[in-house]
Amino acid sequence: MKAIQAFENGRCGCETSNGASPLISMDEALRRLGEHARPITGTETEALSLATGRVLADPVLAATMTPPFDSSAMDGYALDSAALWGEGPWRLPVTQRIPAGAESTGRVAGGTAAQIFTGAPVPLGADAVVPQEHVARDGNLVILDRRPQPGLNIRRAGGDMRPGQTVLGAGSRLGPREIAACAAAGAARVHLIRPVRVALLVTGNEVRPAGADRGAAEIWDINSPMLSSELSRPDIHLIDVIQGADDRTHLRRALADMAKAADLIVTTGGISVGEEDHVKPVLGELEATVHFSGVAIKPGKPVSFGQIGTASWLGLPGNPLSALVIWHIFGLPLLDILSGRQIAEQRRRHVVAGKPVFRKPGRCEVRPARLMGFDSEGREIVDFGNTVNSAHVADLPGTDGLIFIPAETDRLPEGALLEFQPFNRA
Ligand SMILES: Nc1nc2c(c(=O)[nH]1)N[C@H]1C(S)=C(S)[C@@H](COP(=O)(O)OP(=O)(O)OC[C@H]3O[C@@H](n4cnc5c(N)ncnc54)[C@H](O)[C@@H]3O)O[C@H]1N2
Ligand code: MOO
Repeated sequence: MKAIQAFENGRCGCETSNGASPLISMDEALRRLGEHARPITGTETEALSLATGRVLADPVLAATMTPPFDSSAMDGYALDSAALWGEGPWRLPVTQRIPAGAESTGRVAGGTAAQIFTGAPVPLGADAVVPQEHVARDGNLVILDRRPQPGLNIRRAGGDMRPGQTVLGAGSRLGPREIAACAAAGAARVHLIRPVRVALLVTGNEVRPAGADRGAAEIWDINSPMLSSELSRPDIHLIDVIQGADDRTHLRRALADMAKAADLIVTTGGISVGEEDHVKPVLGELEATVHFSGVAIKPGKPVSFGQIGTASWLGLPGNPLSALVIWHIFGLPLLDILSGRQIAEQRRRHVVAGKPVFRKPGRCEVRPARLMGFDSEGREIVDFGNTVNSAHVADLPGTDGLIFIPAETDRLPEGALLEFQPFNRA
């Protein structure tokens, strides 16, 4: 079976158990995310220049026709092609000069021409613009020997947008292309979903800020800077980043406070099965709802999702690579839902394996991968490690995204189709 078929069937075949709680499949986990997460309410109006990365609350409609008038697509001469009698060459007096931004001073009467520049309004009476390279100029006369087609080099009013036309739908995320369409539509200010308020809680007694002095059994904090970077987006307001000790009182207070202010609480670590994993017991004390805890995925098996008060909670594993992988698989779609974003395109696409895969089946395996170019059929090739170490991040900077190996797959030949999710599509 090809790797993609397992995903198309909607199953990873990984309803296995870790002994403590049953693991659900990645697809089922994503389904529950979609079932329980709710878009935030609250909107605000913002200048278009400050709206990059934000999500539209209302559609943007074109205010007027775009372009607003018939305009020239070339520097040249505007004339009435029907007034060119008989055979050329024709010698036409130039009666006006129209640069961009200037209004025409009058009609182009039959047998005359207006010198015109790219972007200038085509004068009444003219139905074609002949580029200046295709004519000769003799004093005040322009000489042409070929009859232009009516409409030549004229950009028609409303050719791009009609008044009232929906240019962008509610839920669109504004990048440079969307901003261009809004500007053309005359939308100086846009009505936006307010940013999603996110609080980040990184657990672990052993964790010290990156570069700080540390004891023999302590490590530097990778998750806070990594996830703060993931959360540095215009559609997110990162309201709090706390490095919390593995202590229930401390965690309970921090989570309760976060739940009052945040739309989404992201935690890392402390969600596995050990006595030192305090997040889930504390959630019990806070009477949180857990929609799933444990997914048949490698890395990131302990990933959990629920609700603390009105805030959504996404529990990422402590291992940094696991946290990153799980953020991309579950965190990004969760943010899409919370921010009311409409997704027009799939995040994943198909690529071919640049080398064979041999592995122990059981959990859907997700590996960071690097795009290597194209095969003879034009398909993208990926390279990836033979194993995943969920604590290692040194190889991450050279990778472009994640590949997905279905749970039941123990081997794949070089050239097998795999699903690939790029890192750079937020
Ligand atoms: N008996 C079992 N033990 C474990 C299981 C299991 O099923 N049974 N699952 C393992 C798997 S898989 C994972 S993943 C981890 C996840 O555990 P937690 O999410 O509770 O995370 P922690 O135990 O707190 O930390 C795991 C690991 O990551 C390091 N870490 C934590 N935070 C940071 C940080 N901010 N920066 C860098 N590194 C961090 C931490 O020191 C641990 O080494 O559980 C397994 N155990
Ligand atoms: O599920 Mo864990 O993230 O493999 O180390």
